[in-house]
Amino acid sequence: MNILLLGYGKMGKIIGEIAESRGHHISGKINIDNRGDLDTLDSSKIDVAIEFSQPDAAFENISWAISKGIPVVSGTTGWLDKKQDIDDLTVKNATAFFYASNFSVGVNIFFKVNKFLAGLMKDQEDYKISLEEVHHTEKKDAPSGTAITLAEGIIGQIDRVQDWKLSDNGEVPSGSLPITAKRIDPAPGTHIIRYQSEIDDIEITHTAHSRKGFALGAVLVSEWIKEKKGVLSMDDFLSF
Ligand SMILES: NC(=O)C1=CN([C@@H]2O[C@H](COP(=O)(O)OP(=O)(O)OC[C@H]3O[C@@H](n4cnc5c(N)ncnc54)[C@H](OP(=O)(O)O)[C@@H]3O)[C@@H](O)[C@H]2O)C=CC1
Ligand SMILES: O=C(O)C1=N[C@H](C(=O)O)C[C@H](O)C1
Repeated sequence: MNILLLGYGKMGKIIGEIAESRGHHISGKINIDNRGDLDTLDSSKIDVAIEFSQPDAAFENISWAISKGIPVVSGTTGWLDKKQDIDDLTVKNATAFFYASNFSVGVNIFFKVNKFLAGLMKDQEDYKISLEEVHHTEKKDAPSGTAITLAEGIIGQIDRVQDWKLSDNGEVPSGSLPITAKRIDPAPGTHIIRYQSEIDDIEITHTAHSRKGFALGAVLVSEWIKEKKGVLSMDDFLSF
Protein backbone atom coordinates (compact mmCIF):
# COMPACT_ATOMS: atom_id res chain seq x y z
CA MET A 1 0.00 0.00 0.00
CA ASN A 2 1.22 3.56 -0.70
CA ILE A 3 0.88 5.66 2.46
CA LEU A 4 1.19 9.44 2.74
CA LEU A 5 2.24 10.68 6.19
CA LEU A 6 0.67 14.06 6.96
CA GLY A 7 2.75 15.11 9.99
CA TYR A 8 6.14 13.50 10.47
CA GLY A 9 6.91 14.12 14.12
CA LYS A 10 7.12 11.62 16.99
CA MET A 11 4.09 9.64 15.80
CA GLY A 12 4.66 10.01 12.04
CA LYS A 13 8.16 8.55 12.37
CA ILE A 14 7.07 5.44 14.32
CA ILE A 15 4.08 4.93 12.01
CA GLY A 16 6.43 5.10 9.01
CA GLU A 17 8.75 2.47 10.53
CA ILE A 18 5.90 0.09 11.38
CA ALA A 19 4.25 0.58 7.96
CA GLU A 20 7.52 -0.19 6.14
CA SER A 21 8.12 -3.24 8.33
CA ARG A 22 4.68 -4.49 7.19
CA GLY A 23 5.64 -4.07 3.52
CA HIS A 24 4.05 -0.69 2.79
CA HIS A 25 5.64 2.16 0.87
CA ILE A 26 5.79 5.70 2.28
CA SER A 27 4.91 8.09 -0.58
CA GLY A 28 5.57 11.30 1.34
CA LYS A 29 6.50 12.65 4.78
CA ILE A 30 4.87 16.06 5.17
CA ASN A 31 5.75 18.63 7.83
CA ILE A 32 5.26 22.42 7.94
CA ASP A 33 8.44 23.17 6.01
CA ASN A 34 7.79 20.81 3.04
CA ARG A 35 4.01 21.23 2.75
CA GLY A 36 4.61 22.53 -0.78
CA ASP A 37 5.48 18.95 -1.81
CA LEU A 38 1.76 18.17 -1.71
CA ASP A 39 1.36 20.15 -4.97
CA THR A 40 3.69 17.76 -6.81
CA LEU A 41 2.29 14.47 -5.41
CA ASP A 42 0.25 12.22 -7.70
CA SER A 43 -2.77 11.72 -5.42
CA SER A 44 -4.08 8.85 -7.59
CA LYS A 45 -1.09 6.78 -6.44
CA ILE A 46 -1.79 7.24 -2.69
CA ASP A 47 -3.92 4.56 -1.04
CA VAL A 48 -4.24 6.13 2.42
CA ALA A 49 -3.08 9.29 4.23
CA ILE A 50 -2.21 8.94 7.93
CA GLU A 51 -2.53 12.29 9.67
CA PHE A 52 -0.77 12.94 13.01
CA SER A 53 0.18 16.61 12.99
CA GLN A 54 -1.00 19.27 15.42
CA PRO A 55 -4.34 20.78 16.44
CA ASP A 56 -4.12 23.90 14.25
CA ALA A 57 -2.93 21.96 11.16
CA ALA A 58 -5.20 18.91 11.19
CA PHE A 59 -8.26 20.44 9.51
CA GLU A 60 -6.28 21.77 6.54
CA ASN A 61 -4.33 18.52 6.11
CA ILE A 62 -7.40 16.31 6.27
CA SER A 63 -9.47 18.59 3.97
CA TRP A 64 -6.67 18.52 1.40
CA ALA A 65 -6.59 14.70 1.29
CA ILE A 66 -10.34 14.14 1.45
CA SER A 67 -10.88 16.67 -1.38
CA LYS A 68 -8.56 14.53 -3.52
CA GLY A 69 -10.57 11.41 -2.66
CA ILE A 70 -7.78 9.94 -0.49
CA PRO A 71 -8.99 7.93 2.56
CA VAL A 72 -7.65 9.50 5.77
CA VAL A 73 -6.79 7.98 9.15
CA SER A 74 -6.32 10.77 11.69
CA GLY A 75 -5.19 10.72 15.30
CA THR A 76 -4.49 14.41 15.80
CA THR A 77 -6.29 15.70 18.90
CA GLY A 78 -7.61 19.14 19.78
CA TRP A 79 -9.42 20.11 16.52
CA LEU A 80 -12.72 18.24 16.79
CA ASP A 81 -14.93 21.37 16.79
CA LYS A 82 -14.51 21.16 12.98
CA LYS A 83 -15.02 17.38 12.60
CA GLN A 84 -18.57 17.69 11.22
CA ASP A 85 -17.20 19.68 8.25
CA ILE A 86 -14.74 16.84 7.55
CA ASP A 87 -17.50 14.22 7.87
CA ASP A 88 -19.60 16.17 5.34
CA LEU A 89 -16.64 16.55 2.96
CA THR A 90 -15.97 12.79 3.22
CA VAL A 91 -19.49 11.96 2.10
CA LYS A 92 -19.36 14.58 -0.68
CA ASN A 93 -16.11 13.12 -2.05
CA ALA A 94 -17.22 9.48 -1.64
CA THR A 95 -14.09 8.57 0.30
CA ALA A 96 -13.33 7.44 3.89
CA PHE A 97 -12.38 9.23 7.10
CA PHE A 98 -11.41 7.47 10.31
CA TYR A 99 -10.75 9.37 13.55
CA ALA A 100 -9.78 7.99 16.95
CA SER A 101 -8.59 9.91 19.99
CA ASN A 102 -6.51 6.81 20.75
CA PHE A 103 -5.53 3.97 18.40
CA SER A 104 -4.14 1.54 20.97
CA VAL A 105 -6.09 -1.66 21.59
CA GLY A 106 -5.38 -1.38 25.33
CA VAL A 107 -6.92 2.09 25.58
CA ASN A 108 -9.97 0.97 23.60
CA ILE A 109 -10.46 -1.87 26.08
CA PHE A 110 -10.00 0.73 28.84
CA PHE A 111 -12.76 2.87 27.24
CA LYS A 112 -15.15 -0.09 27.61
CA VAL A 113 -14.05 -0.78 31.22
CA ASN A 114 -14.56 2.93 31.99
CA LYS A 115 -18.15 2.88 30.69
CA PHE A 116 -18.91 -0.36 32.54
CA LEU A 117 -17.55 0.99 35.83
CA ALA A 118 -19.43 4.29 35.36
CA GLY A 119 -22.64 2.29 34.86
CA LEU A 120 -22.04 0.48 38.17
CA MET A 121 -21.31 3.77 39.94
CA LYS A 122 -24.25 5.74 38.57
CA ASP A 123 -26.32 5.66 41.79
CA GLN A 124 -23.34 5.75 44.20
CA GLU A 125 -23.58 9.45 45.01
CA ASP A 126 -21.09 9.34 47.90
CA TYR A 127 -18.20 8.90 45.48
CA LYS A 128 -16.43 11.96 44.09
CA ILE A 129 -15.36 11.27 40.48
CA SER A 130 -12.19 12.68 38.91
CA LEU A 131 -9.94 12.08 35.92
CA GLU A 132 -6.20 12.66 35.62
CA GLU A 133 -4.03 12.47 32.50
CA VAL A 134 -0.23 12.63 32.33
CA HIS A 135 1.69 13.34 29.10
CA HIS A 136 5.13 14.57 27.96
CA THR A 137 5.80 18.33 28.00
CA GLU A 138 5.69 18.73 24.17
CA LYS A 139 1.97 17.97 24.07
CA LYS A 140 0.12 20.99 22.65
CA ASP A 141 -3.46 20.31 23.80
CA ALA A 142 -5.01 19.73 27.23
CA PRO A 143 -6.87 17.76 28.26
CA SER A 144 -5.84 14.89 26.01
CA GLY A 145 -8.29 13.61 23.40
CA THR A 146 -8.29 10.30 25.27
CA ALA A 147 -9.29 12.04 28.52
CA ILE A 148 -12.17 13.73 26.70
CA THR A 149 -13.38 10.36 25.33
CA LEU A 150 -13.17 8.89 28.86
CA ALA A 151 -15.07 11.87 30.30
CA GLU A 152 -17.77 11.48 27.65
CA GLY A 153 -18.05 7.79 28.62
CA ILE A 154 -18.70 8.78 32.25
CA ILE A 155 -21.08 11.64 31.37
CA GLY A 156 -23.10 9.24 29.19
CA GLN A 157 -23.66 6.89 32.16
CA ILE A 158 -23.98 9.13 35.23
CA ASP A 159 -26.78 11.72 35.35
CA ARG A 160 -25.20 13.77 38.15
CA VAL A 161 -22.24 14.57 35.85
CA GLN A 162 -23.23 16.86 32.98
CA ASP A 163 -19.89 18.12 31.61
CA TRP A 164 -16.13 18.11 32.22
CA LYS A 165 -13.81 20.96 33.21
CA LEU A 166 -10.04 21.24 33.20
CA SER A 167 -8.89 21.91 36.78
CA ASP A 168 -5.44 22.13 38.38
CA ASN A 169 -6.69 21.29 41.85
CA GLY A 170 -9.74 19.14 41.14
CA GLU A 171 -12.13 21.90 42.26
CA VAL A 172 -15.05 22.31 39.81
CA PRO A 173 -18.71 23.36 40.09
CA SER A 174 -21.17 20.65 41.11
CA GLY A 175 -22.26 18.64 38.06
CA SER A 176 -18.85 18.90 36.37
CA LEU A 177 -16.17 16.22 36.14
CA PRO A 178 -12.70 17.59 36.97
CA ILE A 179 -9.87 16.66 34.59
CA THR A 180 -6.33 17.34 35.78
CA ALA A 181 -3.68 17.46 33.03
CA LYS A 182 -0.05 16.94 34.12
CA ARG A 183 2.92 17.40 31.80
CA ILE A 184 5.90 15.26 32.88
CA ASP A 185 8.60 13.86 30.55
CA PRO A 186 8.77 11.32 29.02
CA ALA A 187 5.20 10.09 29.73
CA PRO A 188 3.72 8.69 26.46
CA GLY A 189 0.22 8.77 28.01
CA THR A 190 -1.32 7.81 31.36
CA HIS A 191 -5.03 8.10 32.21
CA ILE A 192 -6.49 7.54 35.70
CA ILE A 193 -10.16 7.55 36.73
CA ARG A 194 -10.88 7.85 40.44
CA TYR A 195 -14.05 7.30 42.47
CA GLN A 196 -13.30 8.46 46.03
CA SER A 197 -15.47 8.29 49.14
CA GLU A 198 -14.93 8.53 52.90
CA ILE A 199 -15.12 4.72 53.07
CA ASP A 200 -12.96 3.65 50.13
CA ASP A 201 -11.54 4.53 46.72
CA ILE A 202 -11.84 2.78 43.36
CA GLU A 203 -9.26 3.67 40.72
CA ILE A 204 -8.59 2.42 37.17
CA THR A 205 -5.42 3.33 35.24
CA HIS A 206 -4.12 2.85 31.71
CA THR A 207 -0.38 3.49 31.26
CA ALA A 208 1.19 3.48 27.80
CA HIS A 209 4.84 2.36 28.00
CA SER A 210 5.68 3.77 24.55
CA ARG A 211 3.97 5.15 21.40
CA LYS A 212 4.11 1.74 19.68
CA GLY A 213 0.50 0.78 20.47
CA PHE A 214 -0.87 4.05 19.05
CA ALA A 215 1.24 3.74 15.88
CA LEU A 216 0.54 0.06 15.25
CA GLY A 217 -3.19 0.71 15.68
CA ALA A 218 -3.07 3.51 13.09
CA VAL A 219 -1.30 1.25 10.56
CA LEU A 220 -3.74 -1.64 11.15
CA VAL A 221 -6.69 0.71 10.64
CA SER A 222 -5.08 2.05 7.43
CA GLU A 223 -4.82 -1.49 6.04
CA TRP A 224 -8.47 -2.09 6.96
CA ILE A 225 -9.85 1.22 5.62
CA LYS A 226 -8.34 1.00 2.13
CA GLU A 227 -11.48 -0.28 0.41
CA LYS A 228 -14.01 1.35 2.78
CA LYS A 229 -16.17 4.47 2.37
CA GLY A 230 -17.76 6.84 4.88
CA VAL A 231 -17.08 8.18 8.36
CA LEU A 232 -15.66 5.42 10.53
CA SER A 233 -14.43 4.92 14.10
CA MET A 234 -12.89 2.34 16.41
CA ASP A 235 -16.36 0.86 17.01
CA ASP A 236 -16.43 -0.13 13.32
CA PHE A 237 -12.88 -1.52 13.38
CA LEU A 238 -12.78 -3.46 16.65
CA SER A 239 -14.89 -6.53 17.20
CA PHE A 240 -15.35 -6.06 20.95
N1 LIG B 1 -4.90 9.19 18.43
C1 LIG B 1 -3.79 8.66 18.97
O1 LIG B 1 -3.71 7.43 19.20
C2 LIG B 1 -2.63 9.54 19.24
C3 LIG B 1 -2.71 10.87 18.94
N2 LIG B 1 -1.64 11.69 19.09
C4 LIG B 1 -1.80 13.04 18.60
O2 LIG B 1 -1.14 13.14 17.36
C5 LIG B 1 -0.65 14.46 17.17
C6 LIG B 1 0.84 14.40 16.83
O3 LIG B 1 1.54 13.90 17.92
P1 LIG B 1 3.14 13.83 17.88
O4 LIG B 1 3.61 13.12 16.67
O5 LIG B 1 3.54 13.36 19.21
O6 LIG B 1 3.51 15.40 17.74
P2 LIG B 1 4.84 16.05 17.15
O7 LIG B 1 4.82 17.46 17.60
O8 LIG B 1 6.02 15.20 17.47
O9 LIG B 1 4.63 15.99 15.58
C7 LIG B 1 3.71 16.78 14.89
C8 LIG B 1 4.26 17.01 13.53
O10 LIG B 1 3.31 17.69 12.73
C9 LIG B 1 3.99 18.60 11.94
N3 LIG B 1 3.15 19.67 11.44
C10 LIG B 1 2.85 20.84 12.01
N4 LIG B 1 2.08 21.58 11.19
C11 LIG B 1 1.91 20.84 10.07
C12 LIG B 1 1.26 21.07 8.85
N5 LIG B 1 0.60 22.20 8.59
N6 LIG B 1 1.27 20.10 7.91
C13 LIG B 1 1.93 18.95 8.15
N7 LIG B 1 2.59 18.70 9.28
C14 LIG B 1 2.58 19.63 10.23
C15 LIG B 1 5.10 19.11 12.83
O11 LIG B 1 6.10 19.65 11.98
P3 LIG B 1 7.33 20.52 12.54
O12 LIG B 1 8.21 19.52 13.23
O13 LIG B 1 7.92 21.07 11.30
O14 LIG B 1 6.72 21.53 13.47
C16 LIG B 1 5.52 17.86 13.56
O15 LIG B 1 6.54 17.15 12.90
C17 LIG B 1 -1.00 15.22 18.44
O16 LIG B 1 -2.24 15.90 18.25
C18 LIG B 1 -1.21 14.11 19.48
O17 LIG B 1 -2.09 14.48 20.50
C19 LIG B 1 -0.45 11.23 19.57
C20 LIG B 1 -0.32 9.92 19.93
C21 LIG B 1 -1.40 8.96 19.79
O1 LIG C 1 -0.04 13.78 22.41
C1 LIG C 1 0.16 12.60 22.75
O2 LIG C 1 1.29 12.16 22.96
C2 LIG C 1 -1.01 11.70 22.84
N1 LIG C 1 -2.15 12.14 22.41
C3 LIG C 1 -3.38 11.43 22.37
C4 LIG C 1 -4.41 12.14 23.23
O3 LIG C 1 -4.44 13.38 23.26
O4 LIG C 1 -5.23 11.45 23.85
C5 LIG C 1 -3.23 9.97 22.64
C6 LIG C 1 -2.14 9.59 23.60
O5 LIG C 1 -2.59 9.78 24.90
C7 LIG C 1 -0.83 10.32 23.34
